[in-house]
Amino acid sequence: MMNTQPIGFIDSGVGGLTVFKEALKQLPHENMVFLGDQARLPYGPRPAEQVVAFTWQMVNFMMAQNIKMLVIACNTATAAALDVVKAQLPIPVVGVILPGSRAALKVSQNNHIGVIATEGTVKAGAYAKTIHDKNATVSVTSLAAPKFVPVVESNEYQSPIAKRIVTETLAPLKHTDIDTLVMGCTHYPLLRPIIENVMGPKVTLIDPGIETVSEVSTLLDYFDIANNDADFTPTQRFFTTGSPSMFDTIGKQWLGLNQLHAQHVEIDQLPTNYEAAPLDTIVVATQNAGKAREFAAVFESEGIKVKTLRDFPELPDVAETGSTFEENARIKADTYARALELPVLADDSGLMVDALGGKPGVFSARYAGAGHNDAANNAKLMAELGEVPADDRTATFHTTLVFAKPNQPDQDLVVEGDLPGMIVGVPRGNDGFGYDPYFYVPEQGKTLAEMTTDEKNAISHRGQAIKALAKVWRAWYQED
Ligand SMILES: O=P(O)(O)OP(=O)(O)OP(=O)(O)OC[C@H]1O[C@@H](n2cnc3c(O)ncnc32)[C@H](O)[C@@H]1O
Ligand SMILES: [Mg+2]
Repeated sequence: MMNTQPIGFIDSGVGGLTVFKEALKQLPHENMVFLGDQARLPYGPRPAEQVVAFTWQMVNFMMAQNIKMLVIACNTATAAALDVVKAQLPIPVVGVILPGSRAALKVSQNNHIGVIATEGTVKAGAYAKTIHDKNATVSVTSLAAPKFVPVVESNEYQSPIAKRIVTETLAPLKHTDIDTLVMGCTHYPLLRPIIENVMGPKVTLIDPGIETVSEVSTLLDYFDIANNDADFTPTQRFFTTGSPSMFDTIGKQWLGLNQLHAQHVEIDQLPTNYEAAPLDTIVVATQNAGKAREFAAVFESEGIKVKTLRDFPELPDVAETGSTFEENARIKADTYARALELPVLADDSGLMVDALGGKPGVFSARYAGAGHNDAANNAKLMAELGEVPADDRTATFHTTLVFAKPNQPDQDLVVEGDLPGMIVGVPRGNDGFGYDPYFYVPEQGKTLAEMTTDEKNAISHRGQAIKALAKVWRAWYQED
């Protein structure tokens, strides 16, 4: 069989070359393409959702190279994205975590395995889970080594600095009785001599890359897509989203090649044929727990997880400086979509009371001024309405939703919803949030705070806006 389609390797940077090197050895007749996302490295500290989005961009690039198999030569990306990528690609996809776990289980004598990896991989518990799936009695000690990737990428991996960082980082493992240590990040094998030195001869190091390539080899045979022409001289092509010169230096050194010329690619300008769609998580740009519950009730019934700004504590607050609901929702959605590089849905909403000339409007959250909260806002509302008779206390709750894609602010999707009602003088009910206890809906004979979340969502301004959104967002999400 002669199949000259290349095998694709993707990584956050040069680390994946440790897997690639093994592939050169085990698969000497295969064409291969490598892509390192050096412009956005390291992946380790990033939220998993973002790693998934970046991985999809690399996957799309690789699919455009007509690859026959994809190797996710990055542990962080494997932990975050292997399952979703596998589920949607028409070709075999191999990650590094399962092979690495298998190798460690084979080697360990005392059933105590250590794992060093990035923060993302450790946080996902990826190795511990995979190892325990195979053997629940093994104990696994995981340690994040966030400083290793930068040391490798800056080509300092043989320097005294590297020695110091490795010694310091691994100190906690020296007090354990692990007999096996998984290098759970493809960058780490470049530090192997130092790691070996620090851990001593009683600890066997596992390089998941070796086992990963064995799996690739098995799958090539299984699917009958290997290139078995022994006379064939294959080519290797290298791409980076960062600077090719740094890539070339490390690449030549590590792979032992005289010639290596990586090409630069602008990853977020590439077409996306294999989108992350169907989207399974939405980030709602809100700090408001009441809003979050209402969004969750609607989207989770469709099988879509809702995350909020509370899941991303590292993000700064944005000031709602707009003078309309739409402006404010756009500010929130666009800013966070840019920061997270994920699709983000923002809600700006408020109460407009006719007798108050439409106030508090866009100032609903901050109506009572500095240090505002629901109670203070409601007290101010009562004070402002003063003697206004019950019949004249008509009001409208309004919501504008803006859905934003990263880096495409001109494509924002905007929908709205309104709910008319009356402001009562005495609060009723304990559910909902904000002005709900004072907002009476005549048709239901209840205030919003007397309704369950489902009852409120069925009629509310936000519920209506979400219904309008539900009809159009999937199509919007899939267009480029
Ligand atoms: O900006 P985020 O973080 O989303 O949260 P927020 O509470 O500041 O939200 P807005 O800027 O949109 O302000 C909306 C305010 O209007 C009020 N509000 C909006 N929707 C409401 C609802 O369904 N029930 C009661 N009050 C509501 C409530 O006081 C909110 O704080
Ligand atoms: Mg706000």
